[in-house]
Amino acid sequence: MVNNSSVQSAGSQAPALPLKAEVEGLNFYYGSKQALKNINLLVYEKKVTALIGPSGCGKTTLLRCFNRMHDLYPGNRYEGCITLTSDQSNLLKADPIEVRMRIGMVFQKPNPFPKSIYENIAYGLRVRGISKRSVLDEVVERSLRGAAIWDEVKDRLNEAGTALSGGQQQRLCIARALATNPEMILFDEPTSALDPIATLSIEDLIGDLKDQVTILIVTHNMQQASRVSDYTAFMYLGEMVEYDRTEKIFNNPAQQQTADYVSGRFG
Ligand SMILES: Nc1ncnc2c1ncn2[C@@H]1O[C@H](COP(=O)(O)OP(=O)(O)OP(=O)(O)O)[C@@H](O)[C@H]1O
Repeated sequence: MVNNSSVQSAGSQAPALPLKAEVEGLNFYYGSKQALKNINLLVYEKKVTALIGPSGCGKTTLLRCFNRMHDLYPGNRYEGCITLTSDQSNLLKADPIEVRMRIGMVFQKPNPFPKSIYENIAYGLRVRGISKRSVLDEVVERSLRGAAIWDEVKDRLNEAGTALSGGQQQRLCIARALATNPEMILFDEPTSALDPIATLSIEDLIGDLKDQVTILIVTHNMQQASRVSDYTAFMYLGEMVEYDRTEKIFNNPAQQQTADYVSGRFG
C-alpha cells in the first residue's frame, strides 16, 4: 500500500539545509490520465537527489515537470507548484524558455546536435544572441572543462560531436547543459546507454558537478542511486512513498514498500 501522507522533507534527522526548490501539491495529467498525484518534495541545494521506483511510477514525468518538457505536447496539464527558492518563481507558471535556461537536462541516450563539438556548446548561446567569439570561446572551454572532457577534445573542437564515443557524447551533452550556467541539471537515466567504464566516469562527474549545481537524477540502477545521490525519493503509482537521506532509504527505510523495492523484492 502506498503511504498517502504527504512526504516533504528528507526525514526528521535531516539538517536544515539550503533549499533549491520545493514541489507542492503537484498533480500531472497526460490528457485524462493522472500520472503524478499530490507530489511534495524538497530539493536541497547542491545535492544530488535520486528518483527511484518501478517502471511507470512517474519518475521521468516528475523530472520533466522541472523544465516544462511536457509543454511540448498538447493535452498535458500541471496542477500545484514547483517553487525555485532563489527568486520564489513557480516553474510551472514561468516562461518555459527561461525555465529551460535555468534548468538543464541530460537524456538517456546521448543526443549531440549534428554539429561540431564547439558548436554543440556555442549554438545555444548564439540562438540567444551571443555571438562575440571571445565570449563563446570562454564558455565552450569552461563548459567542456566542467564536464571533464576538455583535455580529450581541445584539439578537435571542429570535429563532429557525433564522432565521439558514447561516454564522450554524454559528457558533451552535460557540457552543453552547463553552458547556460543552470541552477539545476536533470539527468534522466544518463548512463543507461553506456558501458560500465563510461558509466563510472559519468557518476564521478555528477559527484564533481554538485559543487556548482543542484542535481536531480532518475535511475533504475539501485547501486547507482546509492553511489551518486545524497537524497532519494521512492515513488510508486504516481505517488511519493518515501523521501530521505539515501543512506536511510537503502539501509533503514520507514516504509515496508521501500524496503521491498530497494532489496529487489519487486519492480
Ligand atoms: N505521453 C504519455 N501519454 C500518456 N501516458 C503516459 C505518457 N508518458 C508516460 N505515461 C504514463 O505515465 C505513467 C508514468 O510514466 P513515467 O514514464 O513517468 O514512469 P517512469 O517511472 O519514469 O517509468 P520508466 O522507469 O519505465 O521510465 C505511466 O503509467 C506511463 O504509462
